Amino acid sequence: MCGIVGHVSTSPVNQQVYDSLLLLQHRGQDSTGIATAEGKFLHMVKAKGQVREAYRTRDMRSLAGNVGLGHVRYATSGSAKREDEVQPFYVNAPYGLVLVHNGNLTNTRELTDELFRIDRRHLNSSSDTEILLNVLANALQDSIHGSELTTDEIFDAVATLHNRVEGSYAAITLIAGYGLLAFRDPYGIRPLVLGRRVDENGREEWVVASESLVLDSGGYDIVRDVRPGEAIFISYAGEMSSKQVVETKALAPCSFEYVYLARPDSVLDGISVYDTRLRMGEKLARRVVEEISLDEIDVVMPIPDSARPAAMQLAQVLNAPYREGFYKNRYIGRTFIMPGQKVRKKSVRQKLNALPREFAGKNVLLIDDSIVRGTTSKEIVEMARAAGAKKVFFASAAPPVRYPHVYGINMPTRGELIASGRTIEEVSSVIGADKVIFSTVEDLFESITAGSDITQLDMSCFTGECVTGTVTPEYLAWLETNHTS
Ligand SMILES: O=P(O)(O)OC[C@H]1O[C@H](OP(=O)(O)OP(=O)(O)O)[C@H](O)[C@@H]1O
Ligand SMILES: NC(=O)CC[C@H](N)C(=O)O
Ligand SMILES: [Mg+2]
Repeated sequence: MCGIVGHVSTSPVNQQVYDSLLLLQHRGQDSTGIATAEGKFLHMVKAKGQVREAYRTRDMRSLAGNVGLGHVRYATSGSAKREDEVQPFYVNAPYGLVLVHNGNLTNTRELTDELFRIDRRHLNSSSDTEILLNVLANALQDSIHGSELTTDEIFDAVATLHNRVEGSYAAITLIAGYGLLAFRDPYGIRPLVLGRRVDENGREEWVVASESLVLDSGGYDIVRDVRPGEAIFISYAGEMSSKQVVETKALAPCSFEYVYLARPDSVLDGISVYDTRLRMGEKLARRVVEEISLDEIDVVMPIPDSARPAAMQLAQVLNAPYREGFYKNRYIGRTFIMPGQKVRKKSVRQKLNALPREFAGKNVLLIDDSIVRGTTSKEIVEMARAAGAKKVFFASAAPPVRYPHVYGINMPTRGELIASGRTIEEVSSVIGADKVIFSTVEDLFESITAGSDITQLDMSCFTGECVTGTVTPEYLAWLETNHTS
């Protein structure tokens, strides 16, 4: 996952994009970039690191114009370290295009070959986003017939792109001199929501963003989630048009957004992330009572931050005391999306510290939203014991992550997943807990979809079944040996 946002405003947009990116920081910490359009000119600033450190006053001044987009990156293709893979990507023809992308393409090898051999396009990085932009540029070039670009031609180009590209992509593009284009893959795997507000003169302003909290904060009304296979074009003048450019194959949003990636105050595809996490806690409570006698649990504790809603609800259902035994250093980011295992491991210790008063002589039930590589849980169990805990039980509100995720979460190798090839008892012994309890795939599915029309989710990292149906064992094997980030 990455965070993407696009604004079409009636006033300079630079600060608005910056503010939106700050709100999306939890989706990517590797690098960030902003591009704006001013007439026929595009301005762009990109930097490694987080939003607050990345932009100087002179950068912000250079980002002139009322239309703009931005990105925070969590690398899934190529490498988090490489400067030339920082988004947005730019191509100068047709017209001048910049693009930001959240997701991960799964046919990059074929597209790289075709783009070079057939379309004669040069790719200068290992980023799948550069591929996506070149496929779009090529399609747009082919769809233009007259001297002025029309909305139909733009929509035709997106349809061509959908037919060529496989994997997950929510994307936003600036077309110099024309406007802002947004589209979502035909399975709707990664989120994208459209918002609208009116300025003091009654003129419309638009935003498209990965998460609805951006709309809340900017005072926009939610128009709707961009539909799978739909394209939306907003002109510089603020005229919005949309078209279902290819058939929706399914609406199968990524379940991991609800488990961990998205902020709890966001609503994705009509489903509240916070409510989902409460339901996950409620269902996990039922699993816990099947495994542990309630007399054995002195206290329930969340692993900050993402586990808090689930842990609160679980404690309430069990009628057990809820305490915060780990103090969090607010200046350390999210550890799971940091690049490299060494940094992740060190950061867990820097981020969380145990308060001995809450642990001494107690049997503690620790709750996390998920156990993926086991980096957090292993350190945390050790810290709880060092702080004097008698027994340490560990429950995960998500089922075991046993399979790679190819749609925008950087866990492509099975070997790094603690639950892959291990029984629950083995996981428990690796992380050093007295008992580990996992939620189930059914519980997670019901927690997310309760009360919604959604009937399908991408749950590939829990089940091994990829919704697009194009992910082959050969591709997964290639990914295992070739991923670098
Ligand atoms: O098993 P692991 O590989 O350690 O991954 C899972 C952990 O990583 C995430 O926390 P993170 O610190 O990234 O963010 P948070 O503060 O939002 O919980 C997640 O909430 C789990 O705690
Ligand atoms: N997490 C994402 O959405 C990543 C986008 C893109 N694949 C990149 O690596 O930059
Ligand atoms: Mg966490």
